Amino acid sequence: MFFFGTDIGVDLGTANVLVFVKGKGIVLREPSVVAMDKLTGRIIAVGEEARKMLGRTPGNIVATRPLREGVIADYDVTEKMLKYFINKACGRSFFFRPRIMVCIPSGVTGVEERAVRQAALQAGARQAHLIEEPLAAALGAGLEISEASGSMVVDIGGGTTDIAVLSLGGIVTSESLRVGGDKFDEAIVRYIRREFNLMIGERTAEELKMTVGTAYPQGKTENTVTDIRGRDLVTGLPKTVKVSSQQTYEAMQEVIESVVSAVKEVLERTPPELSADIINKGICMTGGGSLLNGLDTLLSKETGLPVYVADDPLSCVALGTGKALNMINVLSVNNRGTKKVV
Ligand SMILES: Nc1ncnc2c1ncn2[C@@H]1O[C@H](COP(=O)(O)OP(=O)(O)OP(=O)(O)O)[C@@H](O)[C@H]1O
Repeated sequence: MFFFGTDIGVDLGTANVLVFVKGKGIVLREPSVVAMDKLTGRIIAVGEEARKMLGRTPGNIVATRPLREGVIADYDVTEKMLKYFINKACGRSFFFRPRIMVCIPSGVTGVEERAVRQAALQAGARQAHLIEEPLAAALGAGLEISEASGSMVVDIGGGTTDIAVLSLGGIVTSESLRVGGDKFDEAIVRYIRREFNLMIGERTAEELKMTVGTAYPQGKTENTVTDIRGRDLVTGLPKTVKVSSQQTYEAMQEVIESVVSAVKEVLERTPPELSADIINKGICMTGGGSLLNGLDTLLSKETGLPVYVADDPLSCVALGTGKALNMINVLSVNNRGTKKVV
C-alpha cells in the first residue's frame, strides 16, 4: 500500500521495465511484453509470462512489445503495461498516488515525451517527472556528475543507445541513436537467413548474441560455435545449423560500427577541458547492450580511451531514477521540459 509521499522510479525500457521504490530499491524487473486477446483487447499476460509467448501465439492472441526504439509505439498497451507493473510492484490498493520519475532517451520529441508523461499519469501517478536516460544511467552508475569535471556515459539499451558527456549535473554533448540490442538481433536474423537460408526468431537471435556473440573476435581465445534451430526456407522443415562467434561479428558489424562512430562523434564535439577529464576517468558503459562480449575492448581500441562496464549495467537507469527521486527538490526543469540535476 502506498503512503503519502511514496516515490517510484521507472526505467520504461524497450526491452525491460524496472521499478524502483524509494526505501526499498528495485522491486520489479520484467520484459516489456504484453500478450492480448486480439478480439476483446483483454490482457492475457504481461512481462516474463508474455515474453515466453512471443512468436508462439495462436491466431486470436498477439504478444507485442509496446515500446520500440526507446519510445512508445503503442500508447494504449504501454499505459496498461505500466499500470500493471506499478500495481504489481506497489500493491493494488494505493490510496495516495505516488510521484513517478520515468526515464526517456535524450533524443525523444516533445510528442513522445508527452506520451510517456500521460502514460505515467494514466497509470496512477500523482506527478510524473521525466529524466533523460544518460543522466539516469550516469547517476545509477555512481558517476560524480555534479562536479565541474567531465564524465562520459554510453548507455546501450534494447532500442536506443544514449551517449553523453556530463558536467555540473547537466548534459554537455550527447547523441541518441535508435540503435540498440534489438538492432543487433535483427542483423543476426538477416545474416542467418542470407548465409544459411534459415529463418530464426528474434528470441533465438538474442540468445545467440548473448551466448557466442562478440564485437571483437580478435580478443576471443576460441571461436565458440553453437547450434541454432529454425525453419529451412528451401524445404520448409525445421533445421539445426552451427554458428560461430566470428559469424555473429560479421552479422552485427555494421550496427556495432554505427555505435562506435557515434561515440567518436560525441567526443569530437566535446570541449577540450572535458575531453581531458574523460582521458583520466574513461568511458562508462551501461545498459544490457554493454554486456556484448568485446564491445568495451573494441570501443577502447577505437577511441584510445579507457572503457569500463558499470557494475550491474542492466540496473543503472532504474537506480538513477531512484537517486533522482531523492534529489527531486533540487532538480530544475530544463528547456525541453525534462528534469536535470543542478
Ligand atoms: N549478455 C548480454 N550480451 C549482449 N546483449 C545483452 C546481454 N544481456 C542483455 N543484453 C541486451 O540488452 C538489451 C536490454 O538492455 P536494457 O534492459 O538495458 O534495455 P532497455 O532499458 O529496456 O532499453 P532502452 O534503454 O533502449 O529503452 C537487450 O537487447 C538484450 O538483448
